Order: sequence, then C-alpha cells, then structure tokens
Amino acid sequence: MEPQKSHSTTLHACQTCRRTVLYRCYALIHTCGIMALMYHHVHTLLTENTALVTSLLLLSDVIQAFMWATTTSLRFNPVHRTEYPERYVAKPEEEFPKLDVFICTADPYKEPPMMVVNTALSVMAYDYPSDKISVYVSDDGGSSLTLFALMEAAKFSEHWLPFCKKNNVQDRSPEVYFSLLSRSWTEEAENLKTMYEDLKKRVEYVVSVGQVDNDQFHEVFGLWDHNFTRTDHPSIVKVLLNHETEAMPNLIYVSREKSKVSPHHFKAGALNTLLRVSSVMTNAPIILTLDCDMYSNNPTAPLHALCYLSDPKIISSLGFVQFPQRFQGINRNDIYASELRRSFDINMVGYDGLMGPSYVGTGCFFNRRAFYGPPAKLIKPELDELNPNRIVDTSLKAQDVLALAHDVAGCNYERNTNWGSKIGFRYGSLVEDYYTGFMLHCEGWRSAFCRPQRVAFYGESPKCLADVMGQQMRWSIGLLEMVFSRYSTFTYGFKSLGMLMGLGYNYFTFWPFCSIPLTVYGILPQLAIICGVSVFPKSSDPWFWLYIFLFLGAHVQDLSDFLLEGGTYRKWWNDQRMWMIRGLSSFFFGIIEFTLKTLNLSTFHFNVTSKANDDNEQKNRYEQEIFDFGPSSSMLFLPVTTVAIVNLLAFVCGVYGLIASGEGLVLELMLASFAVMNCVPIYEAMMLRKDEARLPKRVNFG
Ligand SMILES: O=c1ccn([C@@H]2O[C@H](COP(=O)(O)OP(=O)(O)O[C@H]3O[C@H](CO)[C@@H](O)[C@H](O)[C@H]3O)[C@@H](O)[C@H]2O)c(=O)[nH]1
Ligand SMILES: [Mn+2]
Repeated sequence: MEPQKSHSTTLHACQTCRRTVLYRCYALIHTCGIMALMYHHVHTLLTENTALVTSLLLLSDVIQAFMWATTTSLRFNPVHRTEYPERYVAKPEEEFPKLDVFICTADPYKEPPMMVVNTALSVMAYDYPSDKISVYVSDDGGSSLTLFALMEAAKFSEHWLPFCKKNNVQDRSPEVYFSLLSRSWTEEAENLKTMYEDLKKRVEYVVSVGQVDNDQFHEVFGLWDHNFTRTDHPSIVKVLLNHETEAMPNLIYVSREKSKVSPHHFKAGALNTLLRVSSVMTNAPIILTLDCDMYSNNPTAPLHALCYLSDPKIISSLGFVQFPQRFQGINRNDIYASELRRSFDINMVGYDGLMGPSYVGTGCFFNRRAFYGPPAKLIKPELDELNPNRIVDTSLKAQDVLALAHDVAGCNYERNTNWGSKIGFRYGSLVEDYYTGFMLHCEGWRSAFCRPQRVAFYGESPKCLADVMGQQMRWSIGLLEMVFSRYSTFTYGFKSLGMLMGLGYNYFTFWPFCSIPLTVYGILPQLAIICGVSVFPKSSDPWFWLYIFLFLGAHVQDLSDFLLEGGTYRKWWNDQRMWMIRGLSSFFFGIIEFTLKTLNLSTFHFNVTSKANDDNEQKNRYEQEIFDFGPSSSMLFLPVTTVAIVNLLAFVCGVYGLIASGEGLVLELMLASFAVMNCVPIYEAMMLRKDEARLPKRVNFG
C-alpha cells in the first residue's frame, strides 16, 4: 500500500505493513486446517473408543485455535507510524501544553532510591520548556530514604538540567551518562561527575543505615517517628522544587495516606492519588506515567507524543500514546524472553491498526480528559478542583492548595466516589494497566503506538528465572481477574470493541488458559510413547500431514513476526522456550492461586519485582546466559521439571522403538524431541551443574 502523503503541516503518518496481504491469505488456509483438525477430533470421538484422550486433545486444540484466532486478529492490519517532531518544535513555546509526569515507586530496597533519582532527573531534563514540566513521585513505600534521595536530586538538577541542554546531552539519566567512560570529558563534565558521585554516596549511605539523620532535617523527617510504618501513616506531599522561584520543573514527593483497614489498590490506587494531587496543583492536560525504573533515553519523547496528542483532528477521542517497553542489560540472546517482543512490539503494531495499543503501565502519555468518562460525556468528579478542564492559576505552594492536596491523598477519600470504577485508573485487577486501557477503549477512546528510532524509555527486567515466574504469575492472576469480572474481555469486550479488537484483547487474558494445552501436549503423547500406544495419526495416515502443516505453519509465522519486528532467530527460539516454561509454571499456578483467591483461601498481593542489581554472581550468570533458578527454587518449577523428565524418557523409548521395530510413533516422537531440545537448560540445571543457581534435588524429584 502507498504510504500516506505527508504534507508539511501533518505531524504524523501511518503506513500499513507490507506483510498484511500475505498474512490474510495465510489466515484463510490455516483456518481451514484448524477446521479439518476439529472435524478429525469429533469424528474420532464418535467412532473410536478413546474418549478421554480425544477429549483432552480436543480441549487443548480448541484453546490453541482460539489463541491462534486472537493472534490473527492482531495480524489483520499491522501499521507502522512515523512522527515529525521537528515540525512540532517550530511552534511558539507558549503553545506547548503543560506536562505532568507520574513516577511510581513502592519499596526502597527492591527499587533503590538512586534509580528513582535517575528516572526523575531524566524526565526533568526533557527538551521541553522546563517550567511546563511537573514531576510527581508516588512513594507507596512511605520511605524517608526515597524522599531524602529526591531532595538531593532537586539540588543536583539545578546543575544537571542546564548542563544537558547546553551540551545537547542525549543520555539524560546521569547514571547512564557518567558510566559511558569512553567520552573525553570536559572540566565541566568532570565536576558534575564528582558532584553526582557525592550525591550517590550520600544516598547509598542513608539507604545502607536505613534512616535519615533526623537532627539535620528535623523539619522534614520528623514525620517518620515511631508511629510511622509503611502500612500506616498520614499523607505526605512535599514540594521539592518549584518553578515559581526559578525556571525549573516542579518536583513533588507524594506518599498517600495508608491505614491497615482501608484498601489501597496497589499501583492503580497510587496513580489515582497522583491524578488528584496533580489536578489540585498543576492540572496539566497531558500526563506521562512511568515506573521508577523507566528512565528517559530520548529527550524529545514528549514531542513525539504531542505529534498525536495535539492533532486537532484526532485529539477529541485520542486517549493515550503508548511507547514500547524496552529494557537495558538484556543478555545477547535474551534467555528469559523478558524483552517480551510479542507483547510490547509485535502485538502493539497489530492493535495500532485497529483501535490502538493497550496500555502497558509505563511510558505512556495520556490525555487527562480520558480518565473522566467517554469522549462524548464528561463524568464530573466530586470536587470542582479535580475537573480535567480547569485552568490552574494559583501557586502550588499556597496553603489551601497544599491542604487540599493532602486531603485528596487520604486513604478514605475515594469512599463512595467513582474513582477506580468510572474515573481514573480502574480497580479490580492486578494488571491495572491492561484493565484500564481496555476500559478506555471500551468507552470509545483510541490510542496510538509511538516508536521513535532512538528508544524513548529503558527499564529493568527480572534477571533470574524465579523473578520472571513471579512477575508472570502476578500477571496471570490479574488477567484471570479480568476474564471473570463484570467487564470480561469475552463478553463485554466483544460487545464494546467489535470482533477484531475484542479478539485482540483476549490474546492476553487467555494466556493463563494456555497452561492446559501445554500440559496435555507435554505429557500425554509422551506417556503414549512410553506405553507403546499412539495418540496422533501414524505417518502413513493422511491426517499426519495436517499435524505437520499446522505445527510448521504456526511456528514459521510466529518466527516471521519476530524477525519482521526486529528480533533474531535465537531470541525467537528462547521466546518460544519461555512460553513453554511460563505455561507450565506461572500460568499453571496462576490459575490455582486465582481459584484460591476467589474462594477467599489466599490473598495474592502486588509483589513488586526486584530491580536491585547488586548480586554480582547472579549478574555474571545472566551475562553468560546460564539459567538461574534462584537460591530457593520453589514449587513453581515442579511441573516444568516433571515434563522435562517425562519427555526425556519418552524420547529414549521412542528412539529405541524406532530402531527396534523400524516403525515408530513419528508425531509423538517429533513432539518429544522438540520438547527435549527446549529442555536442555533444565537438564543441565538438574544434572550437570554444581553452582548455587541450579535446580535442587527436591524440585527434581518432587
Ligand atoms: O502497591 C504498589 C505496587 C507497585 N507499585 C509500582 O508499580 C510499578 C510496577 O511494578 P513492577 O514490580 O515493576 O511490576 P512489573 O511486573 O515489572 O510491571 C508491569 O506490570 C504491572 C502490572 O502488573 C504494570 O503496572 C507495570 O507498569 C508493568 O511494567 C513499580 O514502579 C512499583 O513501584 C506501586 O506504586 N504500588
Ligand atoms: Mn517493572
């Protein structure tokens, strides 16, 4: 398809990917293949005496077919967009809208305060009028250490921001900038580096002793007395930097009130608090949400987002502009598939051609209005001060403004209001990001996927398998909460979004259910080999070729998606291996945890993923691409190791059978071989390795 002609005034263009036609044709063929397979199963079910096995295979294949349909909806109209920020910059500065940045942190030990500092500094230093930026940091850990670090950051920013702008520095996270040693330093840079290192020492010292010297800053830190705990404390709002006194961004520390008896809704609750506090103080029409590890790597990111968010033709229904999540320090072949290419790139391009990408919790610029009801119907909040269209003309340091800011950060504020249901980030799922984006799309908001050449944000990804599994288990539970909520992607989703986008949203919510086919295909045919019976058609049977075709078709297309969106063959291989491991651990236990949670037998919290990188051995293992099962390998790995062992046994039996009788169970054996190839790192960890990150015997043998 021809690229859209871009006139010199248009700020963005959109182009359909070239693969589209081919993909649509293939979809038709694959659909026929799936229907044939279903016919085959039903026929077998009715005519042969293998009810249990066939039903299990049928169930698995129905789930896989649905999964394939959801993926296919995202291959229906993939698009690539381009922005022209240089045209935006040509505007007079007065026309640049105000920008409120939200940064969430929750635990000073899993999320080191220096990380928060770097993220905050990197966005404060945006190529954007400084006095239009306000950075709000939400600290759910209620930690004086984080506040102390941010006070230091405020002081340092007065040197850092002018330096970046004067020298057109591209890496505006000081940690990144100063770690690039190959530069030839100017004296100015050298001085700043010393200043930064002193700051880092002070912050890290405070973190290591666990408290701030109370005598020195009694006025501020006096709040942290012996009654203060992270789960029980009053609301704190501190203006650390303020552009009324100088041409600097605002920097505001917020720790909402917590009490053990009020629900706080984890990150969604924190974000809603920031929505209100920022409304009261600055009420910028554009909001950027970030996790504390996601520092800015591209100083022009806001301009890219504004190419969409300022376009009068689309703004009335444009809810948000999502940037991909990218991670720093991923090892060469990405052994844990934590780049999540399918989630953060491939699928996004697909959604983008429908209604727009889902919200992924970080690196997203919102239209503030989107949090207050559908495009055509503003839902008024309970206070006039929270109205998204209000123009703020008072000082954010005025007494009444500060008093109200503390009020709206109170833990009982949301009682009997629309917050979390009709207004703001939505409650009820541990994947508050996916859920909120879904609800906004259902209301009629659209979104755009923005992927500038220079990556806009970099974050941390888990560096050991146990952490990856923990994260994905939390997601699985959150996704199941969505499936079984009133606004299920299955029912409400299809009704509100139509067929393609509805299917697209079910792609993720369906993840946990994939543990069923993975378990069945990981055990059943293998047991069949061991017992010497067949579950799949023999190689002389024409149905044999249908299996070959479907397997190859699905895998080759998956690989092609991967390569077309910038992946490599090795990363794809690791990605599909992780899919198997995740399916047998995170998704599997996610279903169990969710069931327990629904029956009130367990409470699963938002366990924050650790971003601290201080374990050198773990770091080394990661860099050498050695699977790290963590020091205390949990039950989580039991299904994976069981499947690995069963497959190895089946493989040996199968090969033996083939040699002994000349004719074997070809499909079953092919499947077992495929699984064995995937399980190599697991065998190594079980049998060959001696280091502390191997799998302990306890997990090997139950
Ligand atoms: O009670 C809480 C719990 C978490 N967070 C913050 O939420 C963010 C995300 O937490 P993290 O542990 O990093 O989760 P991930 O699994 O890495 O995050 C992905 O998945 C989450 C949903 O499960 C989304 O919120 C994230 O944006 C998305 O990157 C962090 O900044 C936390 O500080 C809070 O503010 N309050
Ligand atoms: Mn994260």
